[in-house]
Amino acid sequence: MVRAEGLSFGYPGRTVLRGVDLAVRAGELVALIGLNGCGKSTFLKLAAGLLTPSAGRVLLEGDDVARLSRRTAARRVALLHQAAPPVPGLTVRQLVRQGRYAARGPLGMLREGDDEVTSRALADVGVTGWADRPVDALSGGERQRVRLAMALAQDARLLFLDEPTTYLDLRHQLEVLQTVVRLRAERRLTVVMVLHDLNHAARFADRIVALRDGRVAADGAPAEVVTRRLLAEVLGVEGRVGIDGEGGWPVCYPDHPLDAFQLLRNENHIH
Ligand SMILES: Nc1ncnc2c1ncn2[C@@H]1O[C@H](COP(=O)(O)OP(=O)(O)OP(=O)(O)O)[C@@H](O)[C@H]1O
Repeated sequence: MVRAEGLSFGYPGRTVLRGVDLAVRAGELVALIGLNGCGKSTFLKLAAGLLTPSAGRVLLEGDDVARLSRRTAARRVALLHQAAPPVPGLTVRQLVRQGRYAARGPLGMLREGDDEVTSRALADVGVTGWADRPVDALSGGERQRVRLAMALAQDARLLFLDEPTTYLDLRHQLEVLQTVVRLRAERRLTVVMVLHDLNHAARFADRIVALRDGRVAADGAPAEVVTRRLLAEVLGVEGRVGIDGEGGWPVCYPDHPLDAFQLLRNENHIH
């Protein structure tokens, strides 16, 4: 469904990704983890065709995303990314309806069914009651859920979610993650999401991919990947890992951040 081959990218003066190879199968739910600034958002933007790689490529359903028109790419993949501030006065329904861009004709006219898909996306995230409220009058967490509805309104088979639980209280974090899991099953979506909470990644994802120093440092099922070593070498944290008694997934108990000397020692273990 998504295949990154030798994907490299840098901003001026800063290399971010160094030859990332990653294949995501149809229907998978993959969590992308790693330290701040390690390139997770950049990876999603490259995979959605919003940035152009300096080397390598990303195939979406077999086609190089860089060669797809903006509209074709948007029909295949919806990306919820770190948002710009909302346009003043824009209502929730108007914003979510913008997710229908991909389905519109060349003149940008709304098509039959757009209202229905928009209403369904609002309902999926449980924000129907806010449809007529201005987005700039919502709290950070409320906006985050509206932005998820906007991504869902795009009705793409591939969903890239960049920190979908940011700003959300614990209850709504769980609600959003469970919604993603449910929609993945109901609509046969393929999902790649950046998460900072390793326990959420371990519980909700089929697979965890960890980035470090512009490369894939770990890739596998949560039970294989979530180890003390991952905590130390990828996330720079000393901690313990147990198993959830009921669910059977790994659970991390972070103790403290590693100091610079310990991190340096770990670097020698990384290949
Ligand atoms: N537009 C930009 N111009 C220059 N450098 C950038 C730009 N966007 C990101 N970077 C840099 O590229 C690196 C990777 O950024 P990216 O946003 O992909 O990281 P991330 O892993 O998603 O981080 P976070 O967990 O903090 O969201 C960072 O060092 C960042 O400062």
